[in-house]
Amino acid sequence: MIYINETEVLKLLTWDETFHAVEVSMRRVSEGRVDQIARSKIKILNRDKLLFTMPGYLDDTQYGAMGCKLITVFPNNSRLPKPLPNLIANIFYMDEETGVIKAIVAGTEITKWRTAAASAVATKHIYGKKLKPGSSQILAIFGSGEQGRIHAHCFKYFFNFGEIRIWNRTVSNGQALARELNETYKTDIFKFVRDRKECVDGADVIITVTSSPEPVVLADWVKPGAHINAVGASNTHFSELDKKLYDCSDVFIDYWNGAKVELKGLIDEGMKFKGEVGEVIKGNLMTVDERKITIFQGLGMAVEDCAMARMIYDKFMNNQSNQKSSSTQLTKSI
Ligand SMILES: NC(=O)C1=CN([C@@H]2O[C@H](COP(=O)(O)OP(=O)(O)OC[C@H]3O[C@@H](n4cnc5c(N)ncnc54)[C@H](OP(=O)(O)O)[C@@H]3O)[C@@H](O)[C@H]2O)C=CC1
Ligand SMILES: O=C(O)C1=NCCCC1
Repeated sequence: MIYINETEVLKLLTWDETFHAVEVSMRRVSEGRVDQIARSKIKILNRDKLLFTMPGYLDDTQYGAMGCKLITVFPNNSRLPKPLPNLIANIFYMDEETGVIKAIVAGTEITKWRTAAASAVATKHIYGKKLKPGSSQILAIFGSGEQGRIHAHCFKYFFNFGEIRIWNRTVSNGQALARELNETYKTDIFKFVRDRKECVDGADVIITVTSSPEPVVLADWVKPGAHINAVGASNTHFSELDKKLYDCSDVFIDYWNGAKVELKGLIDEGMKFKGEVGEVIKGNLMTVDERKITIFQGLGMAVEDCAMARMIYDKFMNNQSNQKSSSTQLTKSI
């Protein structure tokens, strides 16, 4: 059994491969080639510290894997004298024949990357036809934490927005992220917007990645035909958007098993989901009305983590064996 740490994982992550692994996972879900249940959650000391488990199995030649991700969310970690990520994850990657653990793959970066990639996959497949050439369109990101930052990088990589607005509850954090991104990309397209309505006004694509238990985006502010990736999870996975917004939109999910549990509140209120993103990828589902707002309610799936763990493991082992064979050749030539 090997441990692949965060530093090694980061060296091996690329946006194109992450996008592909997530896209394949979503498709396999809707082809019935996965087994996964809604994540389990326990509260530590009955407070806001959480431990989640996410077991899954994905049947696929390239990304097929059996695994289980363990995640802790400790909201105070970033404020410790020696700060730690609030969300820490590790993925147990197992042999399909024997159940033996082949590797534990550090999963904090993977969780960030695959979550942002899931939003990008959903945007491409649900909103792709409305993406315009050139850079006239506007992206609005709500939340400037880890997910806010990684979504900004991911959407800068895959799309061509002319303006990327950032709103955040703590103004200084939002301003700092906009500044950091402008410096990284030597641009001025990242703009911190203090007012939520102003941030949404005219935005073509919206991403919500906060832990807010109250809606941060309201239906009346959103332009017809816009696409929203709702990713943040406070106590529920649907608290960032107001009820009216759900009611007037086509809502897509990543997997029914998760939605039945984590979106139960919406289901109990009579909410009907359009279907899984995997069905859209397969070409079986689409939004017909151009002016309808679309929402991807991204819960995050164990099989995405399985696919990512398999990909990182394969790349890691491949690098190791290349290094070994080049050092053997060196020894022989000496
Ligand atoms: N769907 C999925 O697959 C995944 C979802 N998530 C969820 O995404 C969310 C963001 O995660 P991450 O970026 O890692 O977390 P961070 O702790 O890094 O950031 C949290 C963000 O939420 C904001 N926030 C917290 N409380 C509130 C509030 N009451 N009102 C408004 N904003 C608030 C913070 O703003 P401030 O700077 O003001 O504190 C900050 O922008 C979390 O809810 C997490 O559970 C995470 C991973 C995967
Ligand atoms: O999919 C994940 O991973 C997570 N989703 C919600 C919050 C914790 C991690």
